[in-house]
Amino acid sequence: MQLYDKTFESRLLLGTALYPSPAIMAEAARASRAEILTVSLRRESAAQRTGQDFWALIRETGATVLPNTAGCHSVKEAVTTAQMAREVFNTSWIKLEVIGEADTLQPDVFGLVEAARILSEDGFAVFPYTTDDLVVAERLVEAGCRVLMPWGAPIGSGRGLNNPYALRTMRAHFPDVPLIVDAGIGLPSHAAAAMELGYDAVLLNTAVAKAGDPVRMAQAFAKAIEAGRAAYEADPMEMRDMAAPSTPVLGKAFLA
Ligand SMILES: CC(=O)[C@@H](O)[C@H](O)COP(=O)(O)O
Repeated sequence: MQLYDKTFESRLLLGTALYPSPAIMAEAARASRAEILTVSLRRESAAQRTGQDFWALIRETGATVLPNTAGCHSVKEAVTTAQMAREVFNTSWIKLEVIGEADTLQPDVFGLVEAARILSEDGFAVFPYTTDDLVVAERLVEAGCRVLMPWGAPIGSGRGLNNPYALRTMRAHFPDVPLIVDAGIGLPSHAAAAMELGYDAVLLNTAVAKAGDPVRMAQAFAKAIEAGRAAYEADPMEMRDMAAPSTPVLGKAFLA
């Protein structure tokens, strides 16, 4: 899978928040085989000792760091956070979140497009957390985004794919843009369903971090994402309304 200038084997991007401890986060990250970990600048820029330990653990995984602007509610805040993240993490990659509504943590798509344009022009590789709206997606591509990350469901909800039809439409509309379902995934089967739709990857956090056994859940997601991708590449059968016998009737035994 190619994302901007880098190639990856794993199609799972994992968040690093909400784990019971930094050590469990690192173990889960390794178990997931994720090659990209998203981290929040707001958490890691803190100079406390826990922040330092956390960063050391992230580095030890060897994963590519994708800083995010989680918690930003305005263009200015998101752009400033991205610029600080570039200094702190020494990368021009940014997962761009501009939150527009508190109950659903729904992206402010107007602010998102504006911030994406500013950051793309400033040399950032922008990964926008967006809705499944095609027009907004077009605007993000025009603004310079080479990857799109539509939501499955609201962040932290664990509901899975709220609108598979819209996600399928988006896949058909952007055959050449890497598409990553971001947020709302609750179960490995949700991630597999996204991959079966032909999505390039899945980004998730809460489902692993808040599982009773995050390490085991990370392994389960890794397997589900691989299975979903293999199914997509194997060209699944068409769904039908009516039955079609799977056992041939020709040559049936004749009882006199
Ligand atoms: C960590 C992060 O980037 C989240 O904002 C992301 O959108 C994942 O959402 P879930 O926690 O619902 O998987």
